[in-house]
Amino acid sequence: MRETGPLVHCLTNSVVRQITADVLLASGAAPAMVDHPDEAGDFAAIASGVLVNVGNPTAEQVEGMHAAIASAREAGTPWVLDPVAVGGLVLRTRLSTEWLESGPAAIRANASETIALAGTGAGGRGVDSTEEVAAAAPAARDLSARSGAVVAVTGPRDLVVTHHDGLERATWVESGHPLLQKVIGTGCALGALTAAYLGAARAAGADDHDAVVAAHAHAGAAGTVAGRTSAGPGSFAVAWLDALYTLTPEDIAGLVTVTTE
Ligand SMILES: Nc1ncnc2c1ncn2[C@@H]1O[C@H](COP(=O)(O)OP(=O)(O)OP(=O)(O)O)[C@@H](O)[C@H]1O
Ligand SMILES: Cc1ncsc1CCO
Ligand SMILES: [Mg+2]
Repeated sequence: MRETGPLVHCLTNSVVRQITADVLLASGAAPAMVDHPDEAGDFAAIASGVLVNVGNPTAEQVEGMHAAIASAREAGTPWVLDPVAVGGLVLRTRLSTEWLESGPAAIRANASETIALAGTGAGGRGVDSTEEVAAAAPAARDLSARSGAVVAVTGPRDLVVTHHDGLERATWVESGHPLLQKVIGTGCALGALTAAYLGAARAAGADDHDAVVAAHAHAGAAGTVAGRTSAGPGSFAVAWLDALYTLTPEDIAGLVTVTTE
């Protein structure tokens, strides 16, 4: 990923743009936020990966999302859906459900969002999950089968599921720190990092499922390291960025427990 330096087009919510751009830069990718409907299609066509995060959509941004998705699809560019707070809110639930038909390469969500997007639950509490990751495994399988995407469910342990076209893989990624939930946008930034890893993996002929696992391992390992030195959410956020920047692939492998089912 660092060798490729993928250009990541982010259409994301107003709360997390800064941390998302910082996480991409620290990890070796190049961020660009391009929301305008007259620009988003053109930019998605030249990006290595695209993130569509519905966390706080404006009417204009939604038009940009439609343009970016259509263009990414046409160019064969991997795009990632982050269905923030889907379930409780009608517009984003309808959009995210429709976009399952538009070939997302990955869906990254917490457990409540995953269950709600699959249509088997009501969603979490605002942007936070109220469900266990393991409880979202059937929903993740169903979403992968319906959309063709790799589905990643985050929480204390992350679950990455591919279940389509004769492929069946479920990978657990264990790492991180509870303070990741006390800094806003760690999950949203991970969605962008997932798009970065997918772009790099496609360029190298590597597998999408492995790319999604790698993104979650990188973010989680950096969380583990940051948790050792920080006094609270503020210093944790800074230490997380530093660790995203400094950890080597070997460091990451040593900090994360990956198990397959
Ligand atoms: N208790 C925990 N222990 C370790 N890591 C955790 C814990 N909870 C979440 N994480 C990690 O935090 C990151 C964000 O996951 P989370 O499920 O909180 O996303 P999210 O709810 O979409 O976040 P946000 O919407 O605030 O961006 C992931 O890397 C996940 O593995
Ligand atoms: C707090 C918040 N509100 C809308 S999006 C967002 C960022 C976390 O998903
Ligand atoms: Mg989220």
